[in-house]
Amino acid sequence: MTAPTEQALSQQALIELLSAIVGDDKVRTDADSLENFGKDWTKIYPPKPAAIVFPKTTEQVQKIVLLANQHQLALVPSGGRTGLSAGAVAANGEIVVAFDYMNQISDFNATDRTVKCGAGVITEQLQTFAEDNGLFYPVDFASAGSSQLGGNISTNAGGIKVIKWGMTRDWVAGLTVVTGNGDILELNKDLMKNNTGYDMRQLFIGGEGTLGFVTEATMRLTRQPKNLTVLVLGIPELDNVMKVLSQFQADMDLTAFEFFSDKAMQKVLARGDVPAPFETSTDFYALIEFEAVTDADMDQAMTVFEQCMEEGWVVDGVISQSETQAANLWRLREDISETISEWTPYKNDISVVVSKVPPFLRDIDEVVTREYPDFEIIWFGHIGDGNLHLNILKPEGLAKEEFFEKCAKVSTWVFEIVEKYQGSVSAEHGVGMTKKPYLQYTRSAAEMAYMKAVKLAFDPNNVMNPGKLLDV
Ligand SMILES: O=C(O)CC[C@@H](O)C(=O)O
Ligand SMILES: [Zn+2]
Repeated sequence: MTAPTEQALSQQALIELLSAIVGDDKVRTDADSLENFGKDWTKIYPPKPAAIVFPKTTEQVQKIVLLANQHQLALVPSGGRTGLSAGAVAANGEIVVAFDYMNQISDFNATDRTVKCGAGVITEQLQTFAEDNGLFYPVDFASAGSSQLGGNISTNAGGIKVIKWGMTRDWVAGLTVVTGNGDILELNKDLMKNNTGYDMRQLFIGGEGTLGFVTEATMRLTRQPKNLTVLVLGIPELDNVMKVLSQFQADMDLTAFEFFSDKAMQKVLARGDVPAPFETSTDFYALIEFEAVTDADMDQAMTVFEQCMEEGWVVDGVISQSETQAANLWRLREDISETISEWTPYKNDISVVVSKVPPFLRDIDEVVTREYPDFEIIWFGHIGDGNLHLNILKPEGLAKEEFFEKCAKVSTWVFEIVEKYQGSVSAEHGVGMTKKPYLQYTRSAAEMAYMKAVKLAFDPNNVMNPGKLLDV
C-alpha cells in the first residue's frame, strides 16, 4: 500500500495534512508539547520533533503512515515515555505519534480471560480493570502509573514479577498493528492455539515501533495471587545471593526475587519516605516475594530462611505482616531507579542465564570497580531472572558529555564480558538509540542482516522510528 514519494513538505503544509486526518485540536506544535512528547526518561538527546499528532483510531494511524511514506516523513511512536534506551525520542525533526487518546478498554471476556486495550491504555489502568473483575494483570514495574501498553508491547517490558509470570510477550493474545507499508494487520486474533506459520505478532512485540505501530492489543489476564508476602534478607557476600535463590526455589514457588546493594538502599532511605528493613547493614539485600496461602507456606519460608542463616549466607531478615509492610519493603527496591536519576546515571541493563550470574557478576564488578574508581556504582535488579541493572552515577562537578564518554569506553569492556557469557546487552529496556552501537555483542552479523531484511519488508521507506534498534 506504499504511495509514491513526493516533494518534501513545508511545516505549514504538514500541519494542514495532519490536521485533515486527526482534526486541528489533535496536532500540537507548541514548545512545551515538542519538548515533552519528544523525549523519554533517558534525557540524553535534546528533543526536536516537528509536530505531535494524537490519532484516535487505527484508521487515522494508517493515514498518518501513508502520509509519511508519501512525503518521506519520519514517525516516532510515543506512549508513557518511560523508556530508558531512547527508543521513543524524536531528536531529528520527526512527527511524534502519541497514543494518549487511544486509551479505551473494551471487550472483556471472562471465559477467555482477555480484554481489548488501545495502545494508550496505562499499565495501571489495566491492572485496576483486571482487579475490578476479580482477575490479575501480572506484568508490573515502578513506572506502571504512566507507561502505556503500546510501549510495553513494543519494548516487551519485563519488570519485577518476571520470575513467575514472564514478560509482556506472554500476555499478548492478539495485536492490531499498522505496518510501515500502511497495512492494518490483525495478528493472532486472540487464539490460544494457532499454528499457521510465522507468528508475526512476536515481531511487533519488542520491535520498538520499527516495523509498524501497535494500535490495539488483546491482553490475557490470570487469577489473583493470594496473600503476597515479602521477605528482605541481608546478604554480606554478593556470591551468596544466588545460593539463597537456589535454596528458596528448591522448596517454593516465588513471585519475585530481586536484589539491591546497600549503596542503592541508602540513597532510597536518605529520602526519608521508607524505613530501613532492619538494623544490620550488609553490602547486599535480596527481596523475595511468595504467596502465603496457608500457614504451611509461611513455615516453609521460615525454614529456608533459617537454613540460609545457618549457612552464613544471610545475617538478618524481615518478613511483611501486612500489605502496607509489604508495600514499604517493595519501595526499598522499586524507588531506586527514580531516586538515583538525580545523579544522571549511565545505565546498563544486562543479563545472562541464571546459572552463570555469579561468575558474570564477579567479572563485571571487577572491571567497573577498577575502571571507575571515582564513580559511584549502584547494583540492583531482577537477579532471579539473571537480569542486572548496573548504574554508574555522575560525580557532581563532571560535565555530562565527559562522563558519558568515559562510561561508553568502559561499556565496551562490560559488553565483551556479556558476549563471553552469551548474555544480553539489553535485558528489558530495549535497544533504542543508547544500546544500538552495542547490538553486535548480543546479535550475530547474520542475525542482524535478517533483522534488517525484516525491517525493510514491513517498512521499506524507513519511516517507522528510524535510527532506533538498528540502522538500515
Ligand atoms: O533504572 C534502572 O536502571 C532500572 C529501571 C527498572 O528496570 C527497574 O528495574 O527498576
Ligand atoms: Zn528492571
